[in-house]
Amino acid sequence: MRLPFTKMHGLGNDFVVIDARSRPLSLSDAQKRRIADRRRGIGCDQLIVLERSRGADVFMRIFNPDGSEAGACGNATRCVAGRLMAENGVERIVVETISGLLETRAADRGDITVDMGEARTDWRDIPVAQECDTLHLPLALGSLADPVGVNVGNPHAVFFVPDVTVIDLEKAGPELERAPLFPQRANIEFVQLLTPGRLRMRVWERGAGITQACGSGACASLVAAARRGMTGRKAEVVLDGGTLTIEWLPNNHVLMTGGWTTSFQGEIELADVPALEAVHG
Ligand SMILES: N[C@H](CCC[C@H](N)C(=O)O)C(=O)O
Repeated sequence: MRLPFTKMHGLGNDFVVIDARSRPLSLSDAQKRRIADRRRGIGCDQLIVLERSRGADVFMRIFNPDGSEAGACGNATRCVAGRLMAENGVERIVVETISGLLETRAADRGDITVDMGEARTDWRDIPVAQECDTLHLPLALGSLADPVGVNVGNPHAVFFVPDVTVIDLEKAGPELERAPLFPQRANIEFVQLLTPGRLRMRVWERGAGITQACGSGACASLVAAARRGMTGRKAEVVLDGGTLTIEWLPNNHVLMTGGWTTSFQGEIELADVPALEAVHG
């Protein structure tokens, strides 16, 4: 069965988007991994499957290249919202994920603003395996230590460092992602304060590794920096792939604003992977 898809990205964080709103689809983990595989498949940081939603304009499922399902993907949310706004001729879209409803709206210069929901900082909500002060998580790997834990629909550990460009992400990322402290693993951000209004961030994503940008990670980084008194509640976060504007509102919601891009359309043939079972709804 040939399956149409759209390739999209947000600041270089790229996605294969499959629209299953008219025909429910169930993919095996092997098929998800194959689609995301940059050598044997299409290649992407996350596989996004669009489904019908009863309470929103669309249900967005998020899968990492290792097949794990995630509760948030800020960059993909902008891409999906931008696409549906263009399809429907509207400037507001509500996107449902397994973590809840996300309100989005058109911003200046074709950008999209997403309300990523509340920043959760209780140890149970990150989650971490033991009761602790999430402003100073008990975790260290060499000179990397004392991260801040934040959940914005998915788990993040934010390390503040003097220079993000000297961090060996390939070496530190996997061990920190899978530290016993994180029962659901964690996305790992390394943040350098450029000015009180500007953060530089690099990321090792849970289930994906190094990506050019991480929208939820940028949100977690701003909340962490504000909680540490390093910035105000609004700042630019400079990622490898571009810059996002993040604002942590007094109601504890986090707004993320940035661009989105449609790269190309295509079709997937997964003949050599266990059959694609199309579940007729
Ligand atoms: N790897 C993440 C999901 C993708 C997040 C990222 N691409 C974003 O833009 O927020 C996780 O397992 O929670």
